[in-house]
Amino acid sequence: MASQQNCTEPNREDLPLVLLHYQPPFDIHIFKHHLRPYFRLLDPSELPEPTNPFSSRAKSLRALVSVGIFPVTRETLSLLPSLELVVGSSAGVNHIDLQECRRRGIAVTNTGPAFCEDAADYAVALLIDVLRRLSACDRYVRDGLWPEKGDYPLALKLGGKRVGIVGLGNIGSEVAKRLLAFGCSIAYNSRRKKDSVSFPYYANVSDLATNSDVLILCCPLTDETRHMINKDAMNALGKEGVIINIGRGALVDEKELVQFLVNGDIRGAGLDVFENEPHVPEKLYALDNVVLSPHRAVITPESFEAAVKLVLANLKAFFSNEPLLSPVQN
Ligand SMILES: O=CC(=O)O
Repeated sequence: MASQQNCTEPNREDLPLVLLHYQPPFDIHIFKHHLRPYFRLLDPSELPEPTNPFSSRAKSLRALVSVGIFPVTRETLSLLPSLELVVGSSAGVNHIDLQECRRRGIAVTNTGPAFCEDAADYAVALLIDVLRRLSACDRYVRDGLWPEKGDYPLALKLGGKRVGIVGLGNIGSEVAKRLLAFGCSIAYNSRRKKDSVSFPYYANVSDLATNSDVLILCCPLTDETRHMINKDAMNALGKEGVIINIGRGALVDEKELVQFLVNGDIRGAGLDVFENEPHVPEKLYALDNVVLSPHRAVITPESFEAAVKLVLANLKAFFSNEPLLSPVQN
């Protein structure tokens, strides 16, 4: 019986070798659980060499899984001369040196498709919270202010708002779908105009802001998009404008944003991401027109499981010479 099983089970030495790149103590057991049947996993934290954890097998390694957002730097990549694929486990891949990957012809994948529905739900939740003041109302009741101060001031309606989506990829498209159902109108900014949608397109984000009540940031952080929401864009959005950020903190010039919010030069913001996480500008704590969230937009247990399966599917496709499922246009 035992020898029969040995005949059908693959010899582990024949399985492709895959490097898991992450920062301990990040818990990667779910990745190991899903990938181990198909790959030999190289986990640097289990290797004895302290200086160059990849050294012995690095020369032949063709694929790396970037778990979490631990940086995949040029230095890391330089230790892996045969690398052809970096599989990201997150939607955003700004922690990976994309320029170096492009230069070396290394393909990169992300898990945007697995996370897009949860991220879009969260963007809508933040927007409703900012407009209708849900969290502020909650604080009002808990702090016992209702009997003392009377009715809470009326807040704003979602339906009818002109929403400008910055980045109409997997996540932005799901946001658009949801907000159309709420009766909002949609316009967008992205690297290129998309033939597949009829929403108004603005090549310049300040022009989008001028024509929007709300900006929702869903685009990747790159050299081009860093601080794209600057003073000009916020002035263009105007005093009644709202910013929702579920992308990356550095899409916005955070210092300027804080000033605009403190001075009442925009109406409010819903922020899941910050420039220097987990640190949040303290001035924001005192503002009732801001909803703060600790970078939780994309993840639910369900989407996390889907993301791990997408990581596996990308690896399997690569080692079978089939098209990658979620390549990043790099
Ligand atoms: O922010 C989370 C992600 O990029 O997956």
